Amino acid sequence: MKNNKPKEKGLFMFKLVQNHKVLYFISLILIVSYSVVDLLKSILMSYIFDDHLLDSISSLIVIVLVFLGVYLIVSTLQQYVVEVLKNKIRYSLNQNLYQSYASRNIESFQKKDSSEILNEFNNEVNVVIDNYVSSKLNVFSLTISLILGSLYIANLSVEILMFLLFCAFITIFINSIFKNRLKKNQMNYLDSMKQWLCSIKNLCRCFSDIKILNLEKVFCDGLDIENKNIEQSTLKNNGFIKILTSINSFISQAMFFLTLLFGIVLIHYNRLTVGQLLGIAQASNMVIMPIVNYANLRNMIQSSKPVLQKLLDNSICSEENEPIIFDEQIHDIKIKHLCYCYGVRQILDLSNLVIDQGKKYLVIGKSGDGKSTFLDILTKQKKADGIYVNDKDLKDVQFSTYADKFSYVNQDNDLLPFSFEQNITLGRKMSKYSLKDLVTIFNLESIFDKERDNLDFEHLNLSGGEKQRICLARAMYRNKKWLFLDEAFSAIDKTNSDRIHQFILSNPDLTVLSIEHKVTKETVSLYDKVLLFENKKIVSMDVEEYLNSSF
Ligand SMILES: Nc1ncnc2c1ncn2[C@@H]1O[C@H](COP(=O)(O)OP(=O)(O)OP(=O)(O)O)[C@@H](O)[C@H]1O
Repeated sequence: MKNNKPKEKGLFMFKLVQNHKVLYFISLILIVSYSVVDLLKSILMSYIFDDHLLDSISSLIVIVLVFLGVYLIVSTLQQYVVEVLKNKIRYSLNQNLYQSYASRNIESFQKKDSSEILNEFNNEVNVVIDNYVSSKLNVFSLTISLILGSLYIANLSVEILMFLLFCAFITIFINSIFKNRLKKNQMNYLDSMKQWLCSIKNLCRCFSDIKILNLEKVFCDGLDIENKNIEQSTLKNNGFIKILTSINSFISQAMFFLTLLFGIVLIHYNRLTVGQLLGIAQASNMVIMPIVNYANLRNMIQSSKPVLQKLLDNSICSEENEPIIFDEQIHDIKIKHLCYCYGVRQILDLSNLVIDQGKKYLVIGKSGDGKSTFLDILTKQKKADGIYVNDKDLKDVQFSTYADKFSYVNQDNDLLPFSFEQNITLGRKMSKYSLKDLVTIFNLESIFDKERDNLDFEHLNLSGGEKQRICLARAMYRNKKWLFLDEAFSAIDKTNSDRIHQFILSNPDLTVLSIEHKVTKETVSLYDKVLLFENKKIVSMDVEEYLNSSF
């Protein structure tokens, strides 16, 4: 069953701070306090001039010093707490993202391009913090300033307040015209960044082929085009925001001077005192700045919303509904009817095949016949209908508990970013096999002696065969009853391969399904059954039958 949860929209800020409610609340209180202190400055100004405090310099100095002290404390606290909040949100966003990725099934994860994931962690989270969270908090702070400033000015001169609000309306209107353009520019910028990262990833992945095939210029030309796209889209995005910002700040300057002129006219008609005009001029910043900045901040918020929506969508766990916890050993796997397609191309069309516990199956067939796909389906890395494990529909079986009952090794298994020892034991102390024995059987002594405690083990240039032997040793150390091998011997020399085959296949409790291409008569004879892939079907035969017909 697909998780058809509808996309949640809106209330983004609430979702972002839901794990940090207390800190968010404290930040809001400090923001309000800061605005109150700012308003005190206007009141102080008008008080100083109208109540002739200028005559008493000592009280003036005391009042100003007290004010500055309070201002310093509140403003520092506010800045610091808001910064802490932003960092907590960044941490939670990253945490939600990687936890949601880790909970995905293998198939859905593989569909995602790694550069897209890197881009999410690197650029998109920053866009959300810098453009969305900061702007939202600023909007709140400016709203409080606007309310307090407006109340103060309304108390002294309703006309000036009306004038300021009228200018505000015009500014917001001008900015809202460009709303969609801003969203589009932001998405274009992120797209071009994603493509560039993707090309750099390809450059790293194919570097030796690029050098050998003399393709450096082709790749650099491609990167140049993408680099140019980034340059242009960044300029379009940031440049456009900067132009709007500067128009808005021009409007704010004009409003300040118009307010002063308006106030002087009112003084002329005895409707205002000088002190009150100074108070209004000071407080007008509390009205003008929010209005102008509100337009700028709204631009930033609008432009970052699509990114935030995408990040939140990706943070929603997309795990399938798998109700059956699989806490028993695998007795058998029945393929009742398996029909598997990639797009419109059918790869497998099998029926009535049973894989029994304890038997050893050699899986062979022409390249591209679907053997790996078959193993991926049995190990639930790919989803398909018609497979039953202990008569339970494999589709409904929980992946993690099922995966705990088998080991799987493929030819491309890379080493984990752990030390040599941990790569085999995965930190488990107990196993049927001792680490020392496995090191001997899998001929890993030279690596073991040299690199036992090296935590940068993954960076060693081990050969393909050495890596495969370590992965096979890990599979045996895990001591599971079922072992799925997908060309797990492909890079191992004959002597090592024969010895390891002998060791694995002589274990009577172990069920083995092993895909192999180059296999000798001696090795084949260690198996019980051969599963031969032909024309989307599997022919199952006894090993003697296969040996008689093929060797
Ligand atoms: N994710 C995919 N999307 C589309 N086609 C795929 C995908 N994975 C594999 N195929 C195709 O399905 C076919 C079967 O692939 P599969 O890897 O299962 O074959 P195989 O028998 O294991 O081959 P080989 O012996 O060469 O490893 C191949 O033609 C392959 O190109």
